[in-house]
Amino acid sequence: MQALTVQREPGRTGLGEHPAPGRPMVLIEGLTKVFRQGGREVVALDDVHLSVRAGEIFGIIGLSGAGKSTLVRCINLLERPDRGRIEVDGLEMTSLDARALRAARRRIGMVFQHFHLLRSRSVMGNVAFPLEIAGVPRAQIRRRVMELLELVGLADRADAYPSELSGGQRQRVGIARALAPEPKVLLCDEPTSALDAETTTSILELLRDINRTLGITVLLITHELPVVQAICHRVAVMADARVQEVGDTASIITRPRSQAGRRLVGAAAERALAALRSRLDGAAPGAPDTPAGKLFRLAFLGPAAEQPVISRVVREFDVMVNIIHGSIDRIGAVPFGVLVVAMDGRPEAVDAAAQWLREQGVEVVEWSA
Ligand SMILES: Nc1ncnc2c1ncn2[C@@H]1O[C@H](COP(=O)(O)OP(=O)(O)OP(=O)(O)O)[C@@H](O)[C@H]1O
Repeated sequence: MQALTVQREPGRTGLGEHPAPGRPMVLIEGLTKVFRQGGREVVALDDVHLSVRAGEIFGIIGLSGAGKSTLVRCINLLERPDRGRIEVDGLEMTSLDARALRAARRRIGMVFQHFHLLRSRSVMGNVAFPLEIAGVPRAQIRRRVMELLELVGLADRADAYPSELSGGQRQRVGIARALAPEPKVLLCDEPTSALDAETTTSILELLRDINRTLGITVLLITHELPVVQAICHRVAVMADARVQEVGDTASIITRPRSQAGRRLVGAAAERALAALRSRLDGAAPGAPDTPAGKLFRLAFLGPAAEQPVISRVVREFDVMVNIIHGSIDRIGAVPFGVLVVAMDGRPEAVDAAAQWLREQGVEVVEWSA
């Protein structure tokens, strides 16, 4: 039996701060992209629909090959879709001529996994680069760059070169450069995948602060659930070139509806259950390591996660509760937990306990072993 692991991380965003549903900043309808390579066709995007609201941090999560990068590259037309519409801040991207497209792209900042900094330019030179291209006067560029370096905490490294910086500092330069043309939306493609855990936290905090203080919409793609959990207000799960489900982060993590969502969220719980199932299949009835009773998946969100509901069930319902797998964590400031438990006792007592748990705000789903 696996022990209950309790991880608590203070200082994350509160879900209560979710921006009010606003107009769409990025609207994607029926987006399809097929790559043709040596007579072979790869469908990277298959009729994708998505609406990212102005002012939110929106995550797209999926395993490698799901189509996430292609989707992001289609938004600023680095990749031309075969079909579909893309609107950014009310502008239909595919209808723009070359000049209008260049202007529209300035409203869309890009942050990359591997930073993509110019090695021959200093920190200041890298952040200044998009402003130079846009023909902004020199004095203005200097002022703006220093403001941005202040914002990302690198004002004292303006003259350093990328090779002299840590990964986290390089990503800060990448973020400052993306912000230089005052974009409306920041597209972040796996912005923390090349960073260690501690640096990841500080970069995510920076993105969250930028979202809050500048009101910039952030669209972030990742294959890591903790990244979504740390800062995203809403999330889309992608698999097999399609959006499988969209919802706020808390609902996706506690009640994933799609198979891909369940795979991503419940990987650990699923593994524990699979091991349990095979043990049950192979075990003789009543074998010593076979948990007796009915199996349930319990999802707690909010106050229920912090109350000792399991011990109350044991005390008040004359049932045994065996925790097979579980964790309690946080989404923003809100605690949540997912447990797989076996409840043993008289059938009426087990049913009553399950019902009582539901009344406490716990989502209770019966699992068949
Ligand atoms: N330029 C290309 N030519 C051919 N196939 C491509 C090209 N770009 C992407 N693909 C294919 O399209 C599919 C989706 O790729 P994409 O990079 O968008 O997925 P992803 O979810 O971002 O995965 P990863 O995190 O590994 O980049 C994959 O099967 C990939 O091999």
